[in-house]
Amino acid sequence: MRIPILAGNWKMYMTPRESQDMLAQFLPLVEAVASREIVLCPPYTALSAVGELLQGSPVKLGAQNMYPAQEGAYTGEISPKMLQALQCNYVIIGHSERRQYFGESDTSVAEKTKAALENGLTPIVCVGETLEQREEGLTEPVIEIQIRRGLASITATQYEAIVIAYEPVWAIGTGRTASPEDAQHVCAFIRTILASLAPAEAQKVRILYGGSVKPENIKELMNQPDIDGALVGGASLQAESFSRIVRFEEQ
Ligand SMILES: O=C[C@H](O)COP(=O)(O)O
Repeated sequence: MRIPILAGNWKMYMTPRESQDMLAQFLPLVEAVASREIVLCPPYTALSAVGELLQGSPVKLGAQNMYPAQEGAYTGEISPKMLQALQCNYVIIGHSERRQYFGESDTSVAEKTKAALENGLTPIVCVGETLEQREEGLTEPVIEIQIRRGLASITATQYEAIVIAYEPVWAIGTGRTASPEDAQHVCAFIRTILASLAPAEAQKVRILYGGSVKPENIKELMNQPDIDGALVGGASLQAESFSRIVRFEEQ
């Protein structure tokens, strides 16, 4: 049985003060919700404030990125050790915006995934095709390469501790969601690749969908057999919409 994960990626939004206001509304709305993991990934500058407010709540803390070394002369970077010190449980790795704007590659995804696991952080490894790739019929080969290369650094037994997020680039922030059937198709495909890499672990890996997830589409997405949760951008910034996504059965 895979426990669903509803994760909010706040991207480059939310000051510490804005985070506090959001959480003051959000936490009471989700405190009674059971049988799922709720994760918030604020920007680095709000991690500390959000982490303090989450203490004693069922909501877990995640980061949006990290550097794959414990410490060193890497100006502007944040290490897994620093995230651990803030009680982070999760870290997003290889988000398409990092690949698109900051030159991240499958090689850096592999390094970061390994470093996250070695430091007790659960990596949420993001994969997804662009619109051009989808239209050329390249979705499956693109995803397969991203998975095989991005997970090349981990052992079969470590698969149980990772989370994959399938985020078609064309669906991110566009209001254009993949249909539940399309999302399920790709998530099931991802699971077959995982099964070829780690046969004993593939059924345990949580696979999330991300890309314009909203209260209106979450229930149908969650009804798909290989979709184990969502990585939510815009709709995680408001307490009302993200709490409805977390309470997906009621929508
Ligand atoms: O990490 C989250 C995804 O990029 C989805 O963002 P979105 O829900 O704003 O489309």
